[in-house]
Amino acid sequence: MTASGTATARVGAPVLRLDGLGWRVGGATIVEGVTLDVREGEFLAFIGPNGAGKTSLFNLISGIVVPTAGTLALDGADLTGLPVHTRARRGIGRTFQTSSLWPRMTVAEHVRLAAQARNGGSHRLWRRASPYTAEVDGVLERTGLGHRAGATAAELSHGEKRKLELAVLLVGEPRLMLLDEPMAGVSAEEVPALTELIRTLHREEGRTVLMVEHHMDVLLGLADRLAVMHHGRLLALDSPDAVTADPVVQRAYLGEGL
Ligand SMILES: Nc1ncnc2c1ncn2[C@@H]1O[C@H](COP(=O)(O)OP(=O)(O)OP(=O)(O)O)[C@@H](O)[C@H]1O
Repeated sequence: MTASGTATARVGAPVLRLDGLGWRVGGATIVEGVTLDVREGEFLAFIGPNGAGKTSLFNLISGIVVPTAGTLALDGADLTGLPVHTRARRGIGRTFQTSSLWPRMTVAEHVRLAAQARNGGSHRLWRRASPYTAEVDGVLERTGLGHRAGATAAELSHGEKRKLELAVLLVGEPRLMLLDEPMAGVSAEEVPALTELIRTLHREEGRTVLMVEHHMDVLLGLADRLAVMHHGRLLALDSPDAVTADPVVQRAYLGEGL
């Protein structure tokens, strides 16, 4: 058991602290006793077999579901009972396994709407000149979507859709980025560019990232630490090398391949 592991070269102040976090629903225990700290600028990846509770843990962190046990805090301030929108305002940004885009809206419009909404402005899209034009251009540049500004979401490839979801997230300048299986549905040819974008956001912009991902080859060289979930519990939390060599983790994955 290495759940108390502290290995990482990239340590800063704790941003997020989970303490005994649990979630029971309909008599079933989905998440149980998860305790961990996420450090400023850290990249923490969650792996584990299907149904291990990874998305449920993200739901608990982002506020989609309320924990039935334990607490969580962002920058030392308790978040446990706060709703999704308050957590988002405090800096918890999230993408989902399935796409959350509007098919007929353009790439630039998605980002502009996010900027308007962040500033408490109208959720109706302004067609005339917008004070957000420079910001929209900047975010699209950072995410490699500048040349697709006028394309509708329906016209994008899966990889471009994922990039747009990241662009929308970046508008809020989140303290913490929760990425739930960003490679899901993305073609093999597009995985390297998307991986590189996430790496840049982490390494060059210093963003704190939590990511659920099934593909170990994507995570190796990206994650500072791996958290292994199994039956709703944290089975191991350590450097990628230590986790992949851990016999307890290997046994949990028997038959599934790590
Ligand atoms: N609202 C709910 N009510 C009852 N059971 C739920 C609910 N949400 C999730 N579960 C169950 O909790 C377990 C964990 O699901 P979760 O989606 O968190 O796992 P996961 O590790 O993200 O899986 P995957 O890798 O397949 O996405 C599953 O058995 C799922 O069926």
